[in-house]
Amino acid sequence: MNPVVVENLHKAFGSQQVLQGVNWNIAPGKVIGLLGRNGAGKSTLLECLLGLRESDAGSSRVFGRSVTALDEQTRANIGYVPQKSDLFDWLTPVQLLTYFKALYPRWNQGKVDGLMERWGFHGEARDKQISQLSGGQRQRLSIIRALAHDPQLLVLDEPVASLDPVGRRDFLQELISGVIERDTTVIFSTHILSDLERVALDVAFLQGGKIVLQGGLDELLEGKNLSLEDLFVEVTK
Ligand SMILES: Nc1ncnc2c1ncn2[C@@H]1O[C@H](COP(=O)(O)OP(=O)(O)OP(=O)(O)O)[C@@H](O)[C@H]1O
Repeated sequence: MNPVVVENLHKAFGSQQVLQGVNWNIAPGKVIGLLGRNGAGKSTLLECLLGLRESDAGSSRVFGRSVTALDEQTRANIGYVPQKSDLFDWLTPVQLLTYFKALYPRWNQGKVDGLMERWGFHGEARDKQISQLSGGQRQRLSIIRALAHDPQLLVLDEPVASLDPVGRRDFLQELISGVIERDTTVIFSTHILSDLERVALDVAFLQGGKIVLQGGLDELLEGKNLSLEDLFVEVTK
């Protein structure tokens, strides 16, 4: 069963048609980079796909279940990192993770401890109020939270946007060794094409409210003498 099946998804904000019939079928274990210009609708698509935002028409199914009626078990199989972190500002990182641990039937405390240690939450940042953390620290915490329950589907909306180069490298390393190797299906939007080329084998382009092109990076670029950046410019004209 495909973990994500999106059919004819539409979403408008007022008179602005953002999603105009998105069809997107994602096979298990795929690692897909979602590309598109600013404002193309990537965040809107990821939110509608997960049922976090109501769509106007069409459907999205995750692990065979309509996202309008996800059960707890299916929810527990999804990890999501939003573009703007939605953490509880008044808690500390440790309190936040303790709170989420209680909500999930499966929780990989070893992974959480390792990431906290390696990603800079071993010193004072551990017990600081989240509202006082930097943007990059909040993003790291948001990623740790999303990985902690070993989800089978991981959806990341520009996860590295506010990370420094070391943070980006650490994140990509974790994605490659800790996530992709477990056959997790990963969808992530990014504007950093070099990062995408390091981890994603597949890309999908959102343009004009539809997925206009998708496929393996190698096959899309093969024989064209184009870089991914050239392809991006061409497809999103
Ligand atoms: N809540 C909202 N109300 C009104 N318009 C919205 C809302 N959310 C998004 N939009 C509009 O929908 C369009 C798509 O926005 P979205 O954030 O999905 O794009 P994106 O591809 O993720 O962009 P970026 O690459 O800049 O993050 C934009 O024109 C945006 O202004």
